[in-house]
Amino acid sequence: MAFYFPLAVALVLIYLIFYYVVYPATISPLSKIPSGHPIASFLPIWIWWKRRKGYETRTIFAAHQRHGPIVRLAPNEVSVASLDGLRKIYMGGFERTEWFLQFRNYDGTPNLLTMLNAKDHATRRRIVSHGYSKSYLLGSSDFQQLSHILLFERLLPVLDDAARAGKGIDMYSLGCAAGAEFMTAYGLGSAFGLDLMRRSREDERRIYLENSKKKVLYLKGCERAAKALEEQLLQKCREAERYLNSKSSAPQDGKSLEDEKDRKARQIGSEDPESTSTYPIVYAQLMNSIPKKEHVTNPQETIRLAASELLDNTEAARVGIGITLTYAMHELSQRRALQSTLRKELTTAELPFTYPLQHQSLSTSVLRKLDGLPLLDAVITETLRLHPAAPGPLRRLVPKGGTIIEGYFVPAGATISTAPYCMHRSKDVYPEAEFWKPERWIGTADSPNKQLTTVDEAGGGLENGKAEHDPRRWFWAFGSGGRMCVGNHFVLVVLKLLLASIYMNYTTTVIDDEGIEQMEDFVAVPVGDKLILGFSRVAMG
Ligand code: HEM
Repeated sequence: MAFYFPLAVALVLIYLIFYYVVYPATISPLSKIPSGHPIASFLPIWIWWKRRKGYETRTIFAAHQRHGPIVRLAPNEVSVASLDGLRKIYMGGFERTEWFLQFRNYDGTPNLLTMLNAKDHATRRRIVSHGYSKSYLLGSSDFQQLSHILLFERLLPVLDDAARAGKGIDMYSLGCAAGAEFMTAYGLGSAFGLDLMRRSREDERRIYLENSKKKVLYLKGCERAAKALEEQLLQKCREAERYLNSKSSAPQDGKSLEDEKDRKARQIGSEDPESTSTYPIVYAQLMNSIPKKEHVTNPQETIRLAASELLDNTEAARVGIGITLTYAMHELSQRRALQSTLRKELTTAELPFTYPLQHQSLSTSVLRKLDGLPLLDAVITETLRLHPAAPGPLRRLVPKGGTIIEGYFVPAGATISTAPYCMHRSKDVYPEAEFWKPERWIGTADSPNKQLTTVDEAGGGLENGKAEHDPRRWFWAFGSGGRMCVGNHFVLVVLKLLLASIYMNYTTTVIDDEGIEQMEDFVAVPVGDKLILGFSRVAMG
């Protein structure tokens, strides 16, 4: 017996050495791929530690700079930064990894971001994407109406007060509030969306943003904060539900949502503010289609599924629009001449953004014109390139049969990813990549009406560019393929509305930008959680 024990220990040791050292370092197909760190071939602790310390993205980028477009991060994990990688991984339909399950809401209720199964995902994507398509958004009178309310009745009065009083504004918190308000007003109707930007809503804004921050950064009290946000949104869904039920002839399917004449006729003459609400576009779409397409029979379960989807969309809008607006305005605030050029572009196009504005004047043709302005588009594109809201690796699982990328075989079951940060910092594609230079995008579109950020509805924009180093092909702030950001058109049109209405009326300067550098989480918020800007009124000529 005493003889067998050491033998057993020796065998276990040999097995462990083989399994953890010899196999991953010399036999595994991944052993041919350059390692980001010597220990990465044996243990996942190197990248795990960097992740924990908040340096993951920069660490991966540095590894690519040392070793080229494909790098091993851990025994079973690989990072790729090349067009070949994007094509094979993201256009090839590789599934998301379980890492994404952390974004489920309501005790594990799924949403588009967390649906790992391809069939479920495709069904939900078809339900959601129509309302977020560019053509739907630009043509929607509901969107025009709510934009008018949010810009001219909520945001601009606050900026105007600050300009008159010579007080600074925290543009990061106001930008986050704007993102969340636009999203909930669009998704749930203007009467049922969040109300955070207006004068005298500072406390609600602070509480909402504190809860959001705790939830996203897993700070102390994050679970309670997450529950508060869930309950708040569920409540708003119930209000939207009552509104829909009160409209007996409410549209029954996605197409008839566009039939707004009927609805407008029903609203005329009513004194009730809720009856003049814009239509809850996304909520109605989800409630109409989930029972039919996903075979959910319990109405309460349907509301939970709709709420989970809308909560995820709202958080994405809050941080995505908040972060992008913050960095665009931070850069513009340091360039007065560029602000003037942007204002000239807006005035030359005769866009109705001068505050105060007496009548609702946003229309499809105004939105189309706005969408086609080259400098405004370049400012946003360059901000999304240098300061992407989600810069980190978008993890996928290599499917059965494995794949060959950059000449290396990557076996099934390995985790593989590309990070927008790495794509956007390629020096071959973007000279002086670490500098914010919107002019790099001017004149590179195929035609004046084709925006740089335009990606077709199937995420095929990447393939549109011709040259290998065409900057548009490497622009990857929204991902690509069947799982690319479904809200990308929404984000771009809202950012254009916000920047146009701000810079048409004000010049901005930096008052306090301490901690403006981005954190390295899945969403990269400013470290200091603020950006204080000064506003002064532009003299109208
Ligand atoms: C600047 C703002 C935003 C950025 C940079 C951004 C970025 C991204 C990225 C990179 C992905 C792809 C994730 C992956 O491939 O695994 C994604 C997915 C997604 N985004 Fe966004 N996003 C933004 C705003 C929004 C907004 C406002 C919405 C609201 C509709 C939204 C909804 C989604 C959804 C639902 C997905 C999952 C899509 C799917 O699985 O089919 N995002 N986003």
